[in-house]
Amino acid sequence: MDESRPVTDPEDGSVLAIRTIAMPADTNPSGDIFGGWLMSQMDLAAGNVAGRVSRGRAATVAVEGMKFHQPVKVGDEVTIFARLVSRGRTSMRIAVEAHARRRFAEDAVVVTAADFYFVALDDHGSKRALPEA
Ligand SMILES: CC(=O)SCCNC(=O)CCNC(=O)[C@H](O)C(C)(C)COP(=O)(O)OP(=O)(O)OC[C@H]1O[C@@H](n2cnc3c(N)ncnc32)[C@H](O)[C@@H]1OP(=O)(O)O
Repeated sequence: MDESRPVTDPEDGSVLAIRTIAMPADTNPSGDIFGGWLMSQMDLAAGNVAGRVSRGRAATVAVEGMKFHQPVKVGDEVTIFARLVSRGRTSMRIAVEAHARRRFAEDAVVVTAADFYFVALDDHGSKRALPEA
């Protein structure tokens, strides 16, 4: 049996980097999911792509255009897609989208999107050139 499965969508090059359930521990005192929790999931997802593209250590250098279109609720199934948009000498621009499927629904909605910029780092934390694609 062939155990290997492609992880990158051949249509748009995106990766389903994270799928998780929003839990009560991720809420603020009002019972709503923290934007910061969702941002950290998106950062992790972008970091997943950055690690693969840079084939090593990489760090977030900037986030652009973060917009929260819809709230995330406790029990939502949150799926984070990340896609390499462009690469510079040391940096990568990675588009990230967070989708939420409500607990008892079938369809998911886009809740948040942003562009994350990562820089490839060497062992000393200094920027390094990206390897050849
Ligand atoms: C505080 C935290 O813990 S945040 C989370 C983790 N992130 C970090 O710790 C990163 C902290 N930052 C750093 O260590 C440094 O800023 C570094 C190593 C990432 C970059 O070092 P610098 O010498 O400032 O890099 P420099 O200004 O030359 O930019 C490096 C690349 O990033 C790109 N870049 C820098 N700032 C931005 C920005 N605001 N938006 C988009 N790209 C940017 C540059 O265009 C350049 O790309 P290129 O090499 O592909 O042309």
